Amino acid sequence: MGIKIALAGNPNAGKTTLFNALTGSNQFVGNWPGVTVEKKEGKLKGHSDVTITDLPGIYSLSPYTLEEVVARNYLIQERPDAILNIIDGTNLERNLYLTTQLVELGIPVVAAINMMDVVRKNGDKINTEELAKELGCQVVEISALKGTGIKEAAEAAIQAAKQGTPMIPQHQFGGCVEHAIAHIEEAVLHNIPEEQQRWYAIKIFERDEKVLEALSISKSDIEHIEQDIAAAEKEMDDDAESMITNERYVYIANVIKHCYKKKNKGGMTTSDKIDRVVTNRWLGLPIFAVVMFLVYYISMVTVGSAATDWANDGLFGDGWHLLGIGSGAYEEAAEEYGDTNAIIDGYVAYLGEQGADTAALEGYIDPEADTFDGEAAKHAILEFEKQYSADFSYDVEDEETLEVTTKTATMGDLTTAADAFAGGEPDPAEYGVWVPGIPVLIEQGLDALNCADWLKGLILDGLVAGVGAVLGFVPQMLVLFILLAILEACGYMARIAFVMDRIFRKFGLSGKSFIPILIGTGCGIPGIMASRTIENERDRRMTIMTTTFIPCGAKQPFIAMMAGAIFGGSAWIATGAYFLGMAAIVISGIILKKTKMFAGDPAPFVMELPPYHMPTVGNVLRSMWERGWSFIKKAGTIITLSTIFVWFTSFFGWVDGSFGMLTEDQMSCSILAYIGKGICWLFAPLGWGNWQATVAAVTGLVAKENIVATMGILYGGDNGVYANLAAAFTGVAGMSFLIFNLLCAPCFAAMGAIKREMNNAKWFWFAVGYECGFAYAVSLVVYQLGALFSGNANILGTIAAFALVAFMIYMLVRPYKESNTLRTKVRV
Ligand SMILES: Nc1nc2c(ncn2[C@@H]2O[C@H](COP(=O)(O)OP(=O)(O)OP(=O)(O)O)[C@@H](O)[C@H]2O)c(=O)[nH]1
Ligand SMILES: [Mg+2]
Repeated sequence: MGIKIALAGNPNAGKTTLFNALTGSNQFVGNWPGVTVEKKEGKLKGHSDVTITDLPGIYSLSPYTLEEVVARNYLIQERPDAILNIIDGTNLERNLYLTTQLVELGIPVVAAINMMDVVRKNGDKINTEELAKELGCQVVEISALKGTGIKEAAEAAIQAAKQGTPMIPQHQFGGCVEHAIAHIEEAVLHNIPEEQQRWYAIKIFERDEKVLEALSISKSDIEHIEQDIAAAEKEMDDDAESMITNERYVYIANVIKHCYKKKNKGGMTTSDKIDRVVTNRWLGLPIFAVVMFLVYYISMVTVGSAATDWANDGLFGDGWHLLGIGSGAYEEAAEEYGDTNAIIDGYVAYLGEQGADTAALEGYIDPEADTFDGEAAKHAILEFEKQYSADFSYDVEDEETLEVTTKTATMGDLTTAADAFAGGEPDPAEYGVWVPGIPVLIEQGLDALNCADWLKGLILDGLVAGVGAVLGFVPQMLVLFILLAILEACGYMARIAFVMDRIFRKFGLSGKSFIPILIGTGCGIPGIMASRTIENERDRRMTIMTTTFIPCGAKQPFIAMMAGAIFGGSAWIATGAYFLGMAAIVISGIILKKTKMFAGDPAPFVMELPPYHMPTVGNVLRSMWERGWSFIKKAGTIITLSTIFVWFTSFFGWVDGSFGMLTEDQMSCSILAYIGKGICWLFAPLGWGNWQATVAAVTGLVAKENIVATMGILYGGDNGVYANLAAAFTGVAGMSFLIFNLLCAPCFAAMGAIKREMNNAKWFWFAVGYECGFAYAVSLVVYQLGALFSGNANILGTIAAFALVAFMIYMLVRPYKESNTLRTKVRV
């Protein structure tokens, strides 16, 4: 039998930091209370028989929120062999409140005073020997962050577990309380082990419903006990629960007086000073807006997008110059050569109009043809020039926007072009060290192996195109994750929740709903899980339902793609997506709060603001890596499978009654097309009732990154994805498609998280239905009204759009009666 040690303590005391240090795990650490919401197990390094469990932070053993229930249930039901109680040394008084309860559980406890580095820096003194005597358990000093004393703490816990002698609580309550507790033990607890009796008795005294339920005490016994409790209450003129709480605090105050010396009493700390500005009533929000703008500007527009361009065009494109050396010169040359081609093409077209026979020349200039020959082309052009010499027009396509502009060329231009063409296409390898892109390498490899066409198609058009499109966004994501991790680690995130609380409260939401939303910008799943810190069950459900409206990391690639293909790469699209997500959350909040299901005032905001501190490189990198890795892992598993599926179903189908592999222009006969055509009518009112878009949206339910991967396959082809997309979507239809995919139900994994957190099938379906319905309604309104203004109105659609707008306005402004009549349970 191995030894089980639980890490218990207040939120933000450093349990997970210690857990990571002791077990070598990579659990998420952040500077705000309530980071860990689920228990995590790991083996102590060097001791394969010792299991350490990291628990969510708790303030007491009377749970109010879900993550507190997780912690308490673990302690009282699984009964670890020892508890390592992590105490934040800068906040002794509040932390010891939990300690007084832990020592009553009848499990050996070792108290580890954490954050000793800060305590020492502040010049405060803790007398651990005296503290150990007062508490009746061993006390050690540690710094989980710096790694000092942690081995000793773990050893002490192992020793305590091996000896197995339960604690003898040093603290005694007042006479009448002890009297009642003794009675309770005798009356109903004699058949549970002796060392556990005291804790249960105190809980019964406090009338803890869950404990009473768990012990299934008979009615007559409860009545009997109730007499004792009532007598004590009468004597002290207070209710039982408050009596226990008060006595604990009186006791702790006494302990602190003996064991703790603070250097600076009162006075403002640096954190307080920063907070006066950052959480200021007027400045708080603008500062937040600027910070978030910077985060997205750096990750999406500058650093991140440069890296993503490299990944998309270089690593997963044709190739790249090592260290970027030679890139500029090569690009200039390549562009010139591109113009050369355009001019020659234009001339050939002109010759055709003039009735000249250009067959031979076309053979010389077609790079695919065997007759391709730059010199011969030049000669032919010079020959033609003698006969056909007039200015002619030619088309150039912008590489980024694919916009086509028509220009005019003179004979001089043509001669220069012919010369350049004879010189041949610039070779990137001549300008620097050229590293070919992955698809190029793979293609070469497959050609060398004489690979079958279908397999080559699967690998290049399916796997590499799909997965590469997603992986290309990894650099951008990593930059975003680093910046978010820094904000989390330094403590600013906790302030944002505080600032947002003032605003959210006006709409009937709690600022605590904002933390899940913030986390949701990385990934919806931890966002949904973070809702566990919300006490009020209705607010919690509402937060779960609306958190995924905010664009998560996986939606970024698709947003970037639509912005690039249809909206000229405007940075407003990505920023707008966040505003839209926030607006959807606030509007849903107002609407839902007015229904019976969600009515009630939001719980008061009780999150404490932890002191700021410098983020450590390790923590920031760990958090970036954790999130980035899950992005990459998804690309490696579920997205690979989906792209294989999409590739197969889109490149195979029935042409003229026989089943087989299709060419690119036969894709509308594919299996996927049949499926898409079956359901695409559903989306016709939203402006994109074609099978390709429908299929992309559906594969987005598997993983949002799939939208890009699927579009990459379905809209691939001659002109490139962006041009094909631009041709397939009008501006409003593109907008409507974007909005629908932003707001509709999240990916399967996140839906799974919703299901787990709702813990109820009815609520799960309600959440998914609401999200999809809301997305459908907003997209419909946007598309139909857009069509109306651009003069393509559809009568039925317009009526439906106006009806929906009217309904939403009604839901937003209708009076809010229930708030005074329904009570909610709040933590005091
Ligand atoms: N200065 C200092 N900071 C620490 C120490 N230990 C942890 N921290 C910081 O305290 C913050 C909270 O750490 P976590 O390990 O997430 O705390 P937790 O107890 O797991 O918190 P919950 O999961 O919310 O209950 C992080 O920002 C840590 O970097 C320490 O010994 N010294
Ligand atoms: Mg934690």
